Amino acid sequence: MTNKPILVALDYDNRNDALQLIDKLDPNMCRLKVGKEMFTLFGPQIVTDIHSRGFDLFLDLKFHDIPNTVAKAVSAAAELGVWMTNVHASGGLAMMEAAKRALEQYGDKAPLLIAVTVLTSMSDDELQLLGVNVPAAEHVQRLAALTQRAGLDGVVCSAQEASLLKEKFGHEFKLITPGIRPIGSDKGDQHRVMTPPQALAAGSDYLVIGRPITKAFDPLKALQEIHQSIA
Ligand SMILES: O=C(O)c1cc(=O)[nH]c(=O)n1[C@@H]1O[C@H](COP(=O)(O)O)[C@@H](O)[C@H]1O
Repeated sequence: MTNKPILVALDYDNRNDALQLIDKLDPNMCRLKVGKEMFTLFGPQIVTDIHSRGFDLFLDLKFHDIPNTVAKAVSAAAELGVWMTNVHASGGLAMMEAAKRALEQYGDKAPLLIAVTVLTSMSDDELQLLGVNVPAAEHVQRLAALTQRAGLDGVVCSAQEASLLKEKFGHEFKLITPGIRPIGSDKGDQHRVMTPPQALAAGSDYLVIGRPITKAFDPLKALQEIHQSIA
């Protein structure tokens, strides 16, 4: 199993609330994920705040633009010293290759670079509206193949797709899966969920878990329980 597979998704609009939660968590048991909302509100300082508390950070900004712009954005993320960052695979092969090339100068200090395939919020019907006339699972495979061809480290996908993708793309190609719910926790707006042990057994390398930890009465206890369930 991957070392420290739990990525706690921080979705906060208040910096103090976010830092209070972070201070309750243990960097030996998890890594943290910051996305567009927090990065837009609090800027690179939040990255420094998190690093100074000893956590690895997944900077989840899902870049999607022309190759030159994305390459520069990914370099800027590397300059911040983040552990992982990402782009949208739908940005295309040239964009992903440019992003990968931009990280070469950082050697073994480069963040892991992954691509989002099809968001877990997208249905087959919504994909059709975009002109994608194949089921989401098929489109995910197509985008994952493109991601691997561009030399990226892996993809964000639904845990439901993990076993198929692992089989097709091999052990080294990392699968990062949101939509994870421990038994008994509220699904919220996630539809197709899996428990942490199920997701790992299906081939997930990293589990993105937000509200089951951040909204728990005792976040550290929630984290410890998940940690124990997959030990
Ligand atoms: O890229 C993501 O992290 C992501 C992709 C996706 O397809 N679905 C998805 O839910 N996410 C993120 O995963 C996290 C899930 O949080 P919870 O539903 O609270 O566990 C949120 O930060 C979402 O933005």
